[in-house]
Amino acid sequence: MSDAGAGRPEAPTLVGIGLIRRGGRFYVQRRPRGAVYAGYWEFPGGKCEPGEAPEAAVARECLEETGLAVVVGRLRHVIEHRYPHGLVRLHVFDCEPVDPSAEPGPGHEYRWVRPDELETLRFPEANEPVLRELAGSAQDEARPAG
Ligand SMILES: Nc1nc2c([nH]c(=O)n2[C@@H]2O[C@H](COP(=O)(O)OP(=O)(O)OP(=O)(O)O)[C@@H](O)[C@H]2O)c(=O)[nH]1
Repeated sequence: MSDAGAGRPEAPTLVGIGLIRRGGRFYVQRRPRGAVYAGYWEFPGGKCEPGEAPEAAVARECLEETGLAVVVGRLRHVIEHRYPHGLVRLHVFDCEPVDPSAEPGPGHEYRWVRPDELETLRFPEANEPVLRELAGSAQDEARPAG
């Protein structure tokens, strides 16, 4: 029997997302045709497998989707968001490529973008606080001290 409507809170789908940074730019890729939010830009990532920690999902998804092995760093955001397709909890981590000279594989259309360019691209709406913070920190870095 279904639990729908039984009053039990809906468990969010856990997602790990990687902000892969190289030389002041971030890796972004286009969501493939047929996927939810097809044509939107996104950071690499995906759903955690059962029992998998979000940082492990980030390392796995970055490698699967971009071909880049990454070191997963600081947890920058946890964002819970309801989409028409369900409730998600995004765990967004800073990441660095293990090999800074490695290029991503051919799986996706991708770009390396400056933080101030991020807000000009169309991302799924849950990404908004991440984009705002990255764009803001770029301005802080550009501003002279004092
Ligand atoms: N990868 C990724 N997913 C995001 C981002 N922002 C965001 O809201 N999401 C949401 O996180 C969820 C996980 O996305 P996904 O479809 O890439 O996960 P997956 O690769 O495991 O999917 P699959 O079931 O098609 O294999 C989706 O609901 C997606 O809309 C983002 O920047 N990157």
